[in-house]
Amino acid sequence: KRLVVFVSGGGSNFRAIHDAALGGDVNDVVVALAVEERSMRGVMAYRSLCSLSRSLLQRGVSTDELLNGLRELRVDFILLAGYLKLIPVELVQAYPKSILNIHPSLLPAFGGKGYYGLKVHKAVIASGARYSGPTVHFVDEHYDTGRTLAQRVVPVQANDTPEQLATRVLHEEHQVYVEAVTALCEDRIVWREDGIPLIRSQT
Ligand SMILES: N[C@@H]1O[C@H](COP(=O)(O)O)[C@@H](O)[C@H]1O
Repeated sequence: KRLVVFVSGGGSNFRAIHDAALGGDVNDVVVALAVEERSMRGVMAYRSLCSLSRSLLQRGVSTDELLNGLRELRVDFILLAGYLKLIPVELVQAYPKSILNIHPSLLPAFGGKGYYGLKVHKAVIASGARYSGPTVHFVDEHYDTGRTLAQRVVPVQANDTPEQLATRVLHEEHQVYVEAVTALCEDRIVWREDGIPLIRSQT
């Protein structure tokens, strides 16, 4: 399988997926990295890791150019990892049931436009919620509304700061995203009649 990871932030989820692929947890997977220009901070360091990194996301790239770039790379699945831009509907239609995103809350709670980074954890703590955690979901043409594929629960501690909660959630993100990507690459996702995707266990 050929994966491309879209990144805008620090890139730790990309690193977790890349290392899992490298470590053989996921069989015959090629991981390409598409970096959004603004993310000079963290992920650029990883660029050298990927023979296939392309400037797919450079400023002003058109949806057609992006689609052509993905076709050239013969991409099977697109993984959003801290990617902040809305995915064009043409891309969603070109890659049905093939685009995943990870969000740092138990969707549908604390998701949608404006809910990203520490803002999510601040809102969780301010709401008094006792549990939070990451959600891996399929991507549709809206922010954070696609079908949920996998979640992990992280208790919210009484005196948690947003940073402390973010750190514990990020740790679980790496686990659950690799688990979901592995299932996707091994064709272990089954779609219930009502459209809910389920991960079939490894036999
Ligand atoms: N969408 C959110 O953006 C953050 C990206 O972190 P990283 O993978 O760049 O470290 C993660 O918390 C992810 O859930």
